[in-house]
Amino acid sequence: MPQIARCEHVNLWRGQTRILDNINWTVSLGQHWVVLGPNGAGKTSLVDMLAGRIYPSQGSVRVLDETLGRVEIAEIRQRVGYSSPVLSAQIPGEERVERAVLSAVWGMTASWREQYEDIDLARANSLMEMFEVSHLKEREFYTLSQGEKQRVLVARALMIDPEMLVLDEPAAALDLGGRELLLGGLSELARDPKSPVMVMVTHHLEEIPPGFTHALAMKEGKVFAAGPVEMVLTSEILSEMYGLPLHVSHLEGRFSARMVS
Ligand SMILES: Nc1ncnc2c1ncn2[C@@H]1O[C@H](COP(=O)(O)OP(=O)(O)OP(=O)(O)O)[C@@H](O)[C@H]1O
Repeated sequence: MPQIARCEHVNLWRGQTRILDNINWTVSLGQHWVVLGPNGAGKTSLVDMLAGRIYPSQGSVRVLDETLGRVEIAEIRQRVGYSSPVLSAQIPGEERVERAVLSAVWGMTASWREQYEDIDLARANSLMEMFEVSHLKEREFYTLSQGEKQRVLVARALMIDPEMLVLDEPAAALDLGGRELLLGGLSELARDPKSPVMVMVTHHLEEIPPGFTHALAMKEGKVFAAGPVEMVLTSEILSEMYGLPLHVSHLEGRFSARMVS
């Protein structure tokens, strides 16, 4: 299976603190990964590397046959769709939703008199439809609810027709309806063999879209477990990782977890 991303002996230091500790991880074509683990485990730092946002301090990160540090970062960013809370904050509040989606074509968070082709407009519209935000396209971004913003950001991340899609906590702070709408769109993508490989950070098993194939569990900057979802998202592994007696259920493609006494 062709490799889409590969981390080898990756360490990340910030000052005296080791944030990522000897990470080895391979993402292959046809896989969709969920990344989970306790707060501060290093999930965002790791996926930010895949999206070409930060570099490792040591080790090698290969993304789409390029090695971080040996390629123009813009080249990676043109091929990897990315959505995160940080990116959400960078979209100017007064930007209209349709323009916010379109601006990804130019690798910018704000539009500036740039022209778009009909093909870009058509793609933006079909993605907004897929994530059920078409009716909001004339609205200013700041007027959207959190759930609407998250769905716009995922549509935006897909605008560049990426080869890999990196989503950092796309379902955070969503209500039940917003979460289910988002998961519906992501699950549709996961089932489509033409879709990009997806890597999604989440805290909640309930937020894993059906169709995600693999899980990376992280703790204290290290890989705690990695592999097919049904091998990693088990009561035993998650109880050990979180230090709590957890019971994990898997029903009709959806996972959930609860504490048992
Ligand atoms: N620039 C930085 N300087 C110092 N420490 C940092 C920096 N960036 C991240 N950290 C620390 O690195 C650790 C990992 O952060 P990261 O955001 O990658 O974790 P996470 O698993 O995504 O956490 P969360 O689940 O809380 O979002 C945290 O302890 C964080 O405080």
